[in-house]
Amino acid sequence: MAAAGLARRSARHKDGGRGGAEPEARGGGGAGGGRRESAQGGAGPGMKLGRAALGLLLLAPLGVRAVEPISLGLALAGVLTGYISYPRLYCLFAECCGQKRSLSREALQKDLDSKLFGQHLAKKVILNAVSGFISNPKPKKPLTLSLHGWTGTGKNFVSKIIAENIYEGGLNSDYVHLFDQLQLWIRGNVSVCARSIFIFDEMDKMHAGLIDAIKPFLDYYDHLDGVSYQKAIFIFLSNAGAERITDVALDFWRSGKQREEIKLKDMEHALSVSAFNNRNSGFWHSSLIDRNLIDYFVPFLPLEYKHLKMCIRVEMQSRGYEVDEDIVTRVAEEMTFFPKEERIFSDKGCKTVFTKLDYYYD
Ligand SMILES: Nc1ncnc2c1ncn2[C@@H]1O[C@H](COP(=O)(O)OP(=O)(O)OP(=O)(O)O)[C@@H](O)[C@H]1O
Repeated sequence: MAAAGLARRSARHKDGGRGGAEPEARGGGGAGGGRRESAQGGAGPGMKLGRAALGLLLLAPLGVRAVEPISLGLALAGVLTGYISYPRLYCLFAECCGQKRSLSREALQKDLDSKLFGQHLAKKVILNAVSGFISNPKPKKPLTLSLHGWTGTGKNFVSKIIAENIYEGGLNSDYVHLFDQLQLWIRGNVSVCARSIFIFDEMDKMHAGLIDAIKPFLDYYDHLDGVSYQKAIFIFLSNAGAERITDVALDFWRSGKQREEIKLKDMEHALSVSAFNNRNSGFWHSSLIDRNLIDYFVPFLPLEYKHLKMCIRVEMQSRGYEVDEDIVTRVAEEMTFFPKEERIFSDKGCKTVFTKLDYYYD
């Protein structure tokens, strides 16, 4: 069920990250933590000069009289030195590790509120987890999110939203990686960029041995062979626990309660170790859970008819069409719902509504 686009990206990073040919601003390769820091954060003197000089140059055309030729010459030199010697200026024009340096909680919230439908629990956990983690300059371990739920309910989609809020390029960023393979590759990428994001799709189908192999990276170690993983973000996607999450949502529906009344604690059992033990989910073999290496288990609720309609409207608009409610209803009604008698939840979430829409716009 991996999104094809995501899967494609992973192949580009088999080589264990980018090597020394990268501009220094990208982290420069190797494990040089100091260099990486300077590329992301603290403004060195070169930078200050460069920025100030740039300011002068920008003011000049507006008629600011204080700029005489010598200052202008100095300013120009400053800009050039700044550009050459300080990588951060480079980052104004190209993507750098940790770009969008301070993730905006408000922007993330706005994206989640406007784009992710029917997932009030996931929204809340993800917003707090991601913004809290990014604003912590010295996390003790990487952030590990485990997203669970029915197909088509937004697990890949939310990973994309997270990536876009941390990196301009979103999933296409050089610092966002979909699971491919494995230890050396993770090490290579984290060496290049401490704030790397790794997305492991279909975790439930992954061999237990592979999961164990990544365990050390998720732990509370300062360094492993000279590389620190504490700023990285690991996101695991799986359908494990989906039936139980659905049962809870169904119970709420049957007892006439609003879906938004479901609390995280109602999902505790659905996301407990025992729930994963029943199925060959891959998770239970591993000691990830035993060792408390997963920070958050995030439930994704099955989507209802009204959420499908929301997805269809968004898709129509993104294709440049006026929203036609008649077509919206017809596409939504073509989808299949469960349980058979009540027909509440979409079998495929929002996943196939887009291809169904093609039929009406050929
Ligand atoms: N809750 C949602 N809100 C808005 N759009 C959604 C939602 N869920 C799914 N979609 C839309 O459907 C598409 C497919 O969903 P997505 O790939 O995120 O599902 P998934 O939960 O990862 O499924 P799977 O378990 O099959 O991998 C998304 O790209 C998005 O456009």
